[in-house]
Amino acid sequence: MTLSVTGLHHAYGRRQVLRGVSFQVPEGALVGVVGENGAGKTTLLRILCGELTPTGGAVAHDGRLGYCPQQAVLNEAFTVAQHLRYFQVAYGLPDLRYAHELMEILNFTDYLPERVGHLSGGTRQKLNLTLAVMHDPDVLLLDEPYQGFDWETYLRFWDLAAQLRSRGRSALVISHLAHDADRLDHLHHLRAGVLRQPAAAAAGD
Ligand SMILES: Nc1ncnc2c1ncn2[C@@H]1O[C@H](COP(=O)(O)OP(=O)(O)OP(=O)(O)O)[C@@H](O)[C@H]1O
Repeated sequence: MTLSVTGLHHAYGRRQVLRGVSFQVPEGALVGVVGENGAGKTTLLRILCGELTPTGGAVAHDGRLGYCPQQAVLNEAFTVAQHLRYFQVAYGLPDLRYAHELMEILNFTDYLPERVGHLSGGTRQKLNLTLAVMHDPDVLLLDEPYQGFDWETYLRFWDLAAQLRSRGRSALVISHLAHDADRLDHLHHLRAGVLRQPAAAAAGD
C-alpha cells in the first residue's frame, strides 16, 4: 500500500470539513476524489502532503510524494528554466532529463527562456505539473491538475498518468468533475465530509 488514510477529521474553527475520511491508494493505481466546490478536496490534499495538520486521524505513506497544488507557487520574475534549476537543486536531481521529457509530453519546451509572468494560465499549469512530477515521486497528489489545459494537453496529461501507472507509480487526482471516471482505477465522492462510492453517493441525493 502506497498511501493509507484513516479516520481523517478536519475543522476550521467550528466548520467541520472532513468527518472521518478513510481510503487507500495502492501501488500503480490512479485514484480520483470528486466533490462539489467547498466539499473539502483541497483541505484533504493539503493534509496528505503535510501542509496542514488534521484535527484527527492518520496518514501513512511509503516512498516520495509529489504535490501539484491548485494555486501554482511560481515566481513571476523567474524563467521556466530557472524554476527547473531551482527544483533540481531542491530535489537533489543529477540532471533535468526527465523534466525536459515531461515538457515535451506537455508540449511547452519552447517556453524554457520565458519569464513566468509572461506565461498563459495553461502554460503555468504545465510548469506547475512538471515541477510536481520531475523527481518521479511514488505518489502524486494532484489538485485539479488539468485546469486551463486545452483538449490536446488534457489527453497528453492522461497519457502521462497512464505511463506513470505502468511504472508502478500512483496518483490521487482531485477534481470537481466526475467525467474522468473511466480513466481511474478507483473513484470516490467527497460529500458531507465523508467519502462515498459513486453509486451510494447518487442514491443519497
Ligand atoms: N484556511 C481556511 N480557513 C477557514 N476555512 C477554510 C480554509 N480553507 C478552506 N476553508 C473552508 O473549508 C471548506 C472546504 O474548502 P476546500 O478548499 O477544501 O474545498 P474544495 O473542495 O477544494 O473546493 P473547490 O472545488 O472550490 O476548490 C470551504 O467551506 C472553505 O471555505
